[in-house]
Amino acid sequence: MAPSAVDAAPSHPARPRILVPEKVSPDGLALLTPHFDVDNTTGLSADEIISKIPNYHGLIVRSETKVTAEVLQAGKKLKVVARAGVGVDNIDVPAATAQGIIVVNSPAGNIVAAAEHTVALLLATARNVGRADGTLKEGKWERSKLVGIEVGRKTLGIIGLGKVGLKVARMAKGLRMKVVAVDPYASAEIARQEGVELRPSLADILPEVDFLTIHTPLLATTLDLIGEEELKRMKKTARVLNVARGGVYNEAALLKALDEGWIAAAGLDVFSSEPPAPDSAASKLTKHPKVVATPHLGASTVEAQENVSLDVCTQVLEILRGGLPTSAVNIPIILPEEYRKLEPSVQLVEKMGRLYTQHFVGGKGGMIGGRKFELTYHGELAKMPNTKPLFAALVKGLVASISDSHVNIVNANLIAQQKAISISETFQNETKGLLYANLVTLKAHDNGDGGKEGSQQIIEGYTSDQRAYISKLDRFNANFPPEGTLIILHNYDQPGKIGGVGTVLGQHGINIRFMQVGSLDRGLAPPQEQAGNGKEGDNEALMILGVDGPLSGDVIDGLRKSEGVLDVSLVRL
Ligand SMILES: NC(=O)c1ccc[n+]([C@@H]2O[C@H](COP(=O)([O-])OP(=O)(O)OC[C@H]3O[C@@H](n4cnc5c(N)ncnc54)[C@H](O)[C@@H]3O)[C@@H](O)[C@H]2O)c1
Ligand SMILES: O=C(O)[C@H](O)COP(=O)(O)O
Repeated sequence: MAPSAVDAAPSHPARPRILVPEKVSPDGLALLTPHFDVDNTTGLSADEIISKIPNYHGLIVRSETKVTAEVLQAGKKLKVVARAGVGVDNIDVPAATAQGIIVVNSPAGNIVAAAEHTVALLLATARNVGRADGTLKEGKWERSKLVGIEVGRKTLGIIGLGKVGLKVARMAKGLRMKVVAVDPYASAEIARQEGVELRPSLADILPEVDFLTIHTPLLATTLDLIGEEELKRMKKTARVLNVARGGVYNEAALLKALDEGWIAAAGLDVFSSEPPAPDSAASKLTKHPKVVATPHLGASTVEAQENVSLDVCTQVLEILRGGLPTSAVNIPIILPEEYRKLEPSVQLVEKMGRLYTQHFVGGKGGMIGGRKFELTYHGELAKMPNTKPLFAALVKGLVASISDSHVNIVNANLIAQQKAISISETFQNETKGLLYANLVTLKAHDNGDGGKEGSQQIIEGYTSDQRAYISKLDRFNANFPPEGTLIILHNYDQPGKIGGVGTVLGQHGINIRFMQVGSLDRGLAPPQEQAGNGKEGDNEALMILGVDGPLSGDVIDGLRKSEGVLDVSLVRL
């Protein structure tokens, strides 16, 4: 147990206490020491943290301390857990929420550091810096074995054009690289401004790139994003980089690709377990001659550590004085006093956002960034004095399946701006002729190119008896609860379709909870003006299936191949 630079001020019984069991920059801690007893003791074991924590009101950590449910339960006085960085994978956030403990982080304090570290690995893999240094230290002078390549005029592929990805793109342009990117949710306009070619899919860029770097969060959809199949499609001279999270490249596949010469080299900062378990694929990668590896140093710069420390310590100060933080991971979208009235509609709007992203965007080459969303509240809902929670719920729903941003009422606007999502709200008090008392319409459209009107999509929903329902999806009337796993099929309205779909699902052991056919809303504008996916006609229908069971890509592929099926989406709400 090593006492560190910022030792606890002399304990004062009335002063709240904060435990900092990792190395956190003193700049932020200095904001706290005038008000609280700050105990920056590093090197504590898990048991030692559990025995100490009952006396503390705040806990500040980086990625090494595991803030488990046990730690949180022992922390009877804990009000806040702060993560001096972005990822909260080491914190049991649901357990904190259940105990009313606020978890805060610093979503942007270390993005420059992470981007610069990516460029450091890019150049290190290009010029064999790690191996050259190692052999020289062994007393060898091996110039001819260590000839590198230049990066100028080479192509860098970026997967995930978010905060870090965009910074890497700018730096790579400065190195005179051509930059192509894949991010189905990024703003095409921002990419264009940065001189980045946004491509529709991974398959488009893999054979072309000389370097590949990933900057997505680790989500169910990005786990093993790059496996054997993808690595085999790359150039034998290609180099891959990971400063995001271990697991986005399948580590066993990467090891094989390097061993068998499918690609030339890798620069890795993050691993699926840290430190890598002995004999694991991650551990073999760190020792591999074609790999330059660093022990999760992406955020480890003096400047980034100052930023994240100031960021979270400001929030800890605010929370312990009874205020609201700016980057809470688990602050509710809805405050207790509004809960009863707004909660069902908040749930509805969040589900509408999730449905939008997964049905209209996921895997279809669409974009969220740059789109304009219009939320219209009808009837009773239009009379609510505060619709901020509904606005926040839409942002949360739109980004939930693509980002680990934690949206709440305080940061919703900022996150919408960062993702180039524009949302306007319209209030229609008129109740006459309204089928449902709490109806919400979500319209999404872009400006199109060349001055033409762009595409538009509609989702409409309502609440009844505290439950949410979707009443319109694109050009189709429907009435289904947005819950669980849904398969949505766009098909020709012909006899026999239902049987065909049932056969495919039956073959895969998928249980159908409910099934509904949505019919064309003939009151809407003619199909050619609705610009959905370009396949519109007036003999089409939408089939919505609520399903249970393991759903693999094969099931969706099987359905896509069924006769008369125009499109299929898998939506998890
Ligand atoms: N190594 C380090 O020390 C370090 C430091 C900072 C951040 N990080 C990590 O870097 C990653 C990126 O951070 P950020 O702040 O830029 O996040 P961000 O949320 O700003 O950006 C993530 C981007 O990934 C995109 N995306 C999501 N799913 C995708 C998919 N399937 N295909 C393509 N794009 C997809 C999103 O649309 C978004 O634009 C995170 O995993 C973060 O934890 C690591
Ligand atoms: O999530 C993060 O902020 C980065 O991965 C950095 O983690 P660290 O604070 O442990 O360096």
